[in-house]
Amino acid sequence: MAKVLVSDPIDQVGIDILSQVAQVDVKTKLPPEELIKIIPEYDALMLRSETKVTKEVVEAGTNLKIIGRAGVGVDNIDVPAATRQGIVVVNSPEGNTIAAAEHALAMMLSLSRHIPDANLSIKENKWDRKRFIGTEVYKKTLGVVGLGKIGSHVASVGKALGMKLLAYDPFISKERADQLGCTLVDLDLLFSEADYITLHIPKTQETAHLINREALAKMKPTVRIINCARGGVIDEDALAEFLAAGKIGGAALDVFEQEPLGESKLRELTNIILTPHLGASTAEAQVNVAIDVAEQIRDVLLGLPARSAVNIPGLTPDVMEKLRPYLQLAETLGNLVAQLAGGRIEQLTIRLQGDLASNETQPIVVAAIKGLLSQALRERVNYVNAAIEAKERGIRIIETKDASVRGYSGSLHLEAKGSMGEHSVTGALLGNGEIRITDLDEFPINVPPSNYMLFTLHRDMPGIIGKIGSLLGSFNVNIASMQVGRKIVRGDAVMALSLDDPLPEGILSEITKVAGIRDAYTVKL
Ligand SMILES: NC(=O)C1=CN([C@@H]2O[C@H](COP(=O)(O)OP(=O)(O)OC[C@H]3O[C@@H](n4cnc5c(N)ncnc54)[C@H](O)[C@@H]3O)[C@@H](O)[C@H]2O)C=CC1
Ligand SMILES: O=C(O)C(=O)COP(=O)(O)O
Repeated sequence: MAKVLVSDPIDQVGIDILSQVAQVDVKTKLPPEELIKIIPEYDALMLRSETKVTKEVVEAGTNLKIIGRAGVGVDNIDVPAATRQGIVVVNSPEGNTIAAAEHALAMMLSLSRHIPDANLSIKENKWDRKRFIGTEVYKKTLGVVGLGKIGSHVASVGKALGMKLLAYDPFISKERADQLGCTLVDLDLLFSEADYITLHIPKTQETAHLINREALAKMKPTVRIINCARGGVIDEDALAEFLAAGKIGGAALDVFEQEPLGESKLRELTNIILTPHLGASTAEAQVNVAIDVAEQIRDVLLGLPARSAVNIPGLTPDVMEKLRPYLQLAETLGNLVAQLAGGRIEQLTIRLQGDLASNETQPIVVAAIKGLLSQALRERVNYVNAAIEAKERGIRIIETKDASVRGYSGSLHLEAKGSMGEHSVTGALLGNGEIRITDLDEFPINVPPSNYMLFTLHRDMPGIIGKIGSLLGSFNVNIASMQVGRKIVRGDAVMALSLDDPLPEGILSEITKVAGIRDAYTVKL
């Protein structure tokens, strides 16, 4: 039975789903060395933001098939390392959207009305009303940095509160911003105009310390900054400095450069609200993300695709279902052409023809690469790491499309160039989804792939087919089907044989000794 490690607290509903297919061990707050020690036992890892899945953890996870993040941000996971190792990384892109947006809005209103300090004060037996005079958000300007799922919801509620909305997101269209009632502006304008700035961006190289001294200096002295996105998007030292000097009005932080927050000047400031990464911590969000991610882990352990894999772009279950026969075709042809070419492959050209050219092509290309590399890497290559493995091996991948129809409504042509020469194959699907190899090194044939195959390049002359048949017979190899393809009579030809049995050692050299045979290739599909 598969084993799943749950290394951060998740809702029981997720554990119940995982338990349908696996032994589930819940071990939270594991020290890094302990995680590295036990991870080799597990097929899957499910976590939130507390577990750090470093390169060392990934590399130790030799049995891992999937890492599931019960939430959005995957910045605590070394995704490139997982990708290289063929481990699917999934998240729950929408499960906690509302929770995080509501937390940001709660922070904004708490800042405006001093709710945390007023609460503390009354609990200290005071009745201080003067100290806590607030400001209204109505008619104030809210600057939303990152107008994605959470940013959009915050904007919509901000609109309903009567706020004027500015947004900065270089990847969002003006139409989408208009729909939300936001004016798209550049960052400098947002910094200088906003009364409230709320951050809803991932932490990337571009967004690290986006809010630094320079940015803070452009803001109004009354501005209030809310960060419920990621620590490190704000330079905490700079923020503390500006808050202490009264150069900005206030801040509310849910996320920090180091979590848990250790010694920090932020704790000493009065015009700041701090929460311990609670954005996603609602009962509803925790049920949503637990179901979303546990279902994906269950599916992947059952050999099914994941719906929100962050490292298999484009290959959702819907696409997988639609493209399944073509993926099979591409993988088979990739495997075939790699065996024909032999040796080290330097370049793979993939031509998608007819209907295939109009389909989503990226998964088909990945499937062809997976097939190509399966000779060298066996089960170590999968849809996650195929492209990166090809790149690391210096294999150039060229994808071309040709919408014209050649015989079949859709066909796929692969050409592999390598240290031992160049070979090409074409294949297509019949109406019932069966695969046909329709072309080999530009010779027309029409054979289904089979487990054991023999291909020859020979001179088209009488007697040759009989000789090959007798030779295979003498080695007790049964021929299931045979076909010859040629371009001109008595010119060169190819022969494709499907065999019931594997070819014994040594038979290939006997075949190439037959007069008229130029080359012979055995293939196992
Ligand atoms: N505090 C918490 O507990 C939670 C935090 N989060 C965090 O909130 C953030 C946003 O999450 P979602 O809205 O779900 O993600 P999303 O992917 O829907 O939205 C992110 C937006 O940021 C934009 N963006 C990317 N780079 C940018 C840049 N350099 N400048 C401006 N915009 C940029 C993208 O175009 C996108 O529209 C993530 O970092 C996520 O990890 C999410 C859930 C809970
Ligand atoms: O989903 C996210 O990106 C979050 O930051 C939520 O983190 P958590 O699952 O609460 O540790």
